[in-house]
Amino acid sequence: MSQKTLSIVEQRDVNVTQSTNNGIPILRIEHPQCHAALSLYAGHVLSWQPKGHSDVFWLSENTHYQDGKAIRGGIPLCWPWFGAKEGEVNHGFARTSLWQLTKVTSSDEGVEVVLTFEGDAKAATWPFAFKVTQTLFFGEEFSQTIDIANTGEYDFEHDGALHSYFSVSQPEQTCVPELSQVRFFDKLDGSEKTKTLNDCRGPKDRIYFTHQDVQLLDYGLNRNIKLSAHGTSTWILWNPGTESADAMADVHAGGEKEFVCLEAGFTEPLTLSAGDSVSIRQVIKVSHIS
Ligand SMILES: O=P(O)(O)OC[C@H]1O[C@H](O)[C@H](O)[C@@H](O)[C@@H]1O
Repeated sequence: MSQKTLSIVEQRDVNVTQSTNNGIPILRIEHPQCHAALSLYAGHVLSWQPKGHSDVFWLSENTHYQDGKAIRGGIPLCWPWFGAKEGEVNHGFARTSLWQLTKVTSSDEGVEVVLTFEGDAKAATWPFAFKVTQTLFFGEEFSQTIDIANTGEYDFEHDGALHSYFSVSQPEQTCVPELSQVRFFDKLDGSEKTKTLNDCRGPKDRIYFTHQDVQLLDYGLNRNIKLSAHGTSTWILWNPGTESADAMADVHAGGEKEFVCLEAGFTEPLTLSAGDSVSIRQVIKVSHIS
């Protein structure tokens, strides 16, 4: 961390500061309801620890904080595409671009941060003009709203996901009951199927065709993470398992046994007409199971 720390909000019991890590601007929030951190590079939530709980998000000890590389953990925003695209980076360029800090406000309930990212022709295969506004609320609850505007003259197609990495006791001790028996696309073998979901152990890479509210129940931590999503159509459940994780330089040794990704996605390309905008949102609440 650099020695320079800029104070953004300084009130009784509330502190929001900006510092840098390897040149990357990081915002840290201390509020009676929670502690949190985010990176302006990638517009990326790194941490949210509501009062009485350990961090809800997992962040790799080996993550890069480096221009052009994605941050491993927290909530990468996959946009304007989800997954692989020929000749392009995986999961789009929003997670490898610098965002602007637009506004920080604090109340008794928590801290709201607004970030923006706009541009034109940011990728060879995606020559469009856009503005994305991300509104984050960190308190006893967490919410994330992404407003995407097509600011150009041409309609475009886009897809994406809020790729949340949840910190868990171990994937074997966690489950998402609402996804059991729901039809999914299995990215591991390219087939569609329905199965009982007993736990989240990897390798799993599934796109579930539902956007209903879900719960990530972690019996090891006695924690229930409740998620609701709006403007999305799928939940992606991902854990790489040990063999794949060992091949990922930015996952620390054994890291795959500490997280489960449950991602609010819109994984089928949608058309956004010139001049139009669309909003996607997730709300996360945590409680003890018993
Ligand atoms: O390694 P990344 O590009 O961050 O992708 C990590 C993972 O993201 C999603 O969950 C996809 O469904 C997976 O197929 C992918 O491996």
